[in-house]
Amino acid sequence: MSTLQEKINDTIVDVIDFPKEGIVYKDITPLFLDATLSGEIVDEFVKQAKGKVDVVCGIESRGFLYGIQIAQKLNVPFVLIRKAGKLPPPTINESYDLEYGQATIEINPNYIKEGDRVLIHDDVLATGGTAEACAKLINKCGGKISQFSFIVDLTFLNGKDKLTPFTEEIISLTEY
Ligand SMILES: O=P(O)(O)OC[C@H]1O[C@H](OP(=O)(O)OP(=O)(O)O)[C@H](O)[C@@H]1O
Ligand SMILES: Nc1ncnc2[nH]cnc12
Repeated sequence: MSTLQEKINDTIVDVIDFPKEGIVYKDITPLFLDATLSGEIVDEFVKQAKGKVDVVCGIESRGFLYGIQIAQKLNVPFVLIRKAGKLPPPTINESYDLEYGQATIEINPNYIKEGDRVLIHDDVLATGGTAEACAKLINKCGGKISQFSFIVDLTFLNGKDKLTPFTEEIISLTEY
């Protein structure tokens, strides 16, 4: 019997030089072709978050896919963190660098309540710039980060170093 990590590793596809030369892009979309495996992934995230979160925030776009399922199984609200210009007002924003570029993300600050324990969920942790910017947004709204969860951690980029100031709870189901 393969472990969950082995099944994920066997399913994710490496795409060389995408979206830029020198990047090995981890294509997670084949995970969604396997309904059983996707169910196991969501269940594992839910198990690790149970009792610890009041709100799940998913990061556009790949963080939405399992993020909303995790929130529904935890029976807590799901909040979308989107790239600039996509959410209607009111919004607050943060800019950041990522492995292959620069971006700005936004949230509706009314969706996070003072003292909310927030799970920030995304597919890939690379440099950590995206997740760090989300954590700053949540803090600005009065929420605290109770956990980060990712399918993949590209450990050679040391993204975790940017996230440990927010919480020690940084979950990833596989690492490269
Ligand atoms: O740790 P970092 O270096 O910040 O990189 C990680 C981010 O990069 C990818 O998103 P991308 O901006 O490519 O958007 P997408 O999910 O819409 O494809 C990924 O989904 C993470 O959000
Ligand atoms: N190498 C990578 N593969 C997939 N998503 C990413 N996001 C940032 N770096 C990535």
